[in-house]
Amino acid sequence: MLKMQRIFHPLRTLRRIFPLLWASSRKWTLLSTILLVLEIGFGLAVLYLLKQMVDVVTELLGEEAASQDFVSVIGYVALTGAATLAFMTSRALANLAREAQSLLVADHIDRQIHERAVRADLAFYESPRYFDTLERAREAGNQRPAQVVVNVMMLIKNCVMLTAIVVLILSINWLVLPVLMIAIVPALLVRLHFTRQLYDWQRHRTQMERRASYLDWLMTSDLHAKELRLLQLGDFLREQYSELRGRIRRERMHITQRRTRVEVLVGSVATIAFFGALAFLAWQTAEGHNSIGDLVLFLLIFQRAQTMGQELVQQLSKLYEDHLYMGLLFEFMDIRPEIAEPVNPVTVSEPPQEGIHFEQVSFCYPGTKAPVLSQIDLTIRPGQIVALVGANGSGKTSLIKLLCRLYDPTAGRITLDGVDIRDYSLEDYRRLFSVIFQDYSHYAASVSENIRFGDILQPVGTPSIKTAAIKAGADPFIEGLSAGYDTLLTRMFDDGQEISLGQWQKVALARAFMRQSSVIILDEPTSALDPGAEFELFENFRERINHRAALVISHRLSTVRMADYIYVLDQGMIRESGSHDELIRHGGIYCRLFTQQAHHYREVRDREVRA
Ligand SMILES: Nc1ncnc2c1ncn2[C@@H]1O[C@H](COP(=O)(O)OP(=O)(O)OP(=O)(O)O)[C@@H](O)[C@H]1O
Repeated sequence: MLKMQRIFHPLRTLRRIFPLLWASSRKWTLLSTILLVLEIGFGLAVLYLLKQMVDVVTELLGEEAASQDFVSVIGYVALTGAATLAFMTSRALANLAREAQSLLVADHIDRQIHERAVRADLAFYESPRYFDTLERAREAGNQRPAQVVVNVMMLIKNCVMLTAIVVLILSINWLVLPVLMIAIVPALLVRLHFTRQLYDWQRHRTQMERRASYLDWLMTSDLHAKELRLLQLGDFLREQYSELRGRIRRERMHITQRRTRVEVLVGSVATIAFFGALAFLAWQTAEGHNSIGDLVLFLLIFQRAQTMGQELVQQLSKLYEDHLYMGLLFEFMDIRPEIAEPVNPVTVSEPPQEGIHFEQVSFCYPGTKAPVLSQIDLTIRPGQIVALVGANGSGKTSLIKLLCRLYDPTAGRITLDGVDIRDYSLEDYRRLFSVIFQDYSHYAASVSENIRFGDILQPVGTPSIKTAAIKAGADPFIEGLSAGYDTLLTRMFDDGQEISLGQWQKVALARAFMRQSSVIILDEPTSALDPGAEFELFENFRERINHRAALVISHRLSTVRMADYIYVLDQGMIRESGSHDELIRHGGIYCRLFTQQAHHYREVRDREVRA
C-alpha cells in the first residue's frame, strides 16, 4: 500500500504542467488538441467500418452472393480506406503541432530556469544544494512538459481506442477480456516500479554525476591546461573519472538487468495470454459459439489491441516518469530568494547624505555556525575613501557582500542615511555601488562590452567607455589591440584574442569606473598590476573616482595609505581603526604590518643601491 502511495503520490505535479503549457503556446496547444480529437475520431471510424465490413462479408458467406452485396463490401473497403487516410493525415498534422508546441514550451522552460537562476540568492550559488537542484532541473529537461502533453494526449487516444476495441471484443466473447487484462496490468505495475527505482537512483547519484562532470571539465578546459601538464595530473584525473563513471554505469546496469528479467517474464505471460485468448476463440468458433466473422474480426483487431496495450503501459509509465522529473524542475522553480524586495520599499536618495553605517553587525554563512564577522561598527561617509586591511580569511570580502546586500547580517543592521538597507528597493540600493571583486568576471565579449557591462543601461558605443578605460589606465593597451575596443576578449571564438591578467584587471577596473555610482568598491584591485600602474591609479585616486566614496581592500599598505580612514580586521572583528597617521602612532597591528612591508622594500632598495 505504502509502495503504491509512493508511486502515485506526486501526481499533483502534473496539475502544474498544463497552465505552463497554456502560458507558453496557446495556439499550438489548441491546434494539437483539435487534431488529436480528429485523429481519435478517424481511428474510431476505421474500427467501426472494419466491423461493418466483416459483418457484411460474414453475411455474404452464408447467403447467395448478390451483386449489390459486393457493391456494399467495395463501398465499405473504400470508406475504410478513406477513413484510414484521414486518420494518418490527422496523425501527421497532430505530430507537427506537438513538435511546434514542444519547441515553444522548451524555450519557455529555459527562460524560467534562467530567470530563477539570475534571481537566486548568492547563498544558493555557494552551496552544493544549488548545484544539485540545478543539475536535476536540467536533467528533468526543458522538453519534459511538452512530452507530458504528448503523453497525456496519446494516453487519451489509446484509452478511447482501447475502450472501443474492448467493446468490440465484448461483442465477440466477453471471456477474452480478463485474459487481456492479465496481459496489460502486471506489465504496467512492473514498469511503474522500475521507473520509481530509476528515479530514486538518479536523484541519489546527482553529486556523483556532478563530480564526474567536474573532472571532465578539469581535463578539458583551457583554464587548467597549464597546471595539468606541469603537475602531470592527467592520468590521475583520468583514472578518477573512469572509476566514477564505472560506478555509475554498474549501478545503472544493475537496475536495468533486473528490470529486463522481470519484463521478459511479464511479457511472456502477456504473450501466452494473448495467444491463449486466440486459441480459446478458435475453439469457441469450432464449437459454433462464435462465427468465423468474429474470429476474423478478432484477428484484425488482435494485433492492434496488443500494440495499444503495450503503448498504454509505456505511456503510463512515461507519464509517471515525466511527473517525477517535472517535480525536480518545479523544485528548482520554487526557489524563492530570501533577499527580496520589501513590500513597501523606501526610495533611495542619491547622493547619500549621511552615508552607510554598520551597527554591531555579525554574520555567519548559511548552514554554518561560526561567525565570520562579529560586532562590526563601520562607517562610510559620502566622498570618504575607506580602506579595509586584514589577513587572509579575516572577513573583508564577506563584509563587502553584506554591504552590497548579497547576504543579510545574522545580527545587527546596516543603514543608509539612517534607514535599514533591507527597507530599500533591492535594485535601487545595489545601483549605489560599483564593485570589482577579486574573482571578477572575464566576459567572452568585446573590450567595449566588457566595460559597458559596468552600466548596462548606457547605450552601445557610449563615449563613457573610453573615459572609464582612461581612468583605469587601460586605454593605451586597448588602443594597441588588433581591433581596439572591438577586440573580442577570448580564444573560444574566431577572431578572439587573450590578454594578460594585469590587462584583464585594468578592464575590470574600467568596468567599475563605468557607472557613476555613489560608492565604488575595489577588492584587491591592483593584485595583478605592475607597481607603475598601481602608483598611477592611486596617485590621484580621488579625482579618478570623481570624489565619490570608496571602499578599498588591499594587502599593499602603500596603497592603503591614501585612504581617509582605515579599518583593521582580524578574525572577523575590527581591532583598530583610524587614519594612517593615527594607526602608525597607535603602534598596533597596522603599524607592525606597515613597518614590515616598508622595511622589506627599504632592504631591497638598499641591497640594490649597494650592488
Ligand atoms: N560561501 C562561504 N560559505 C562559508 N564560509 C565562507 C564562504 N566564503 C567565505 N567563507 C569563510 O569566511 C571567512 C572570511 O572569508 P573572506 O573571503 O571574507 O576573507 P577575506 O578577508 O576576504 O580573505 P582574503 O584576504 O583571502 O581574500 C573565511 O574563513 C572563509 O572560509
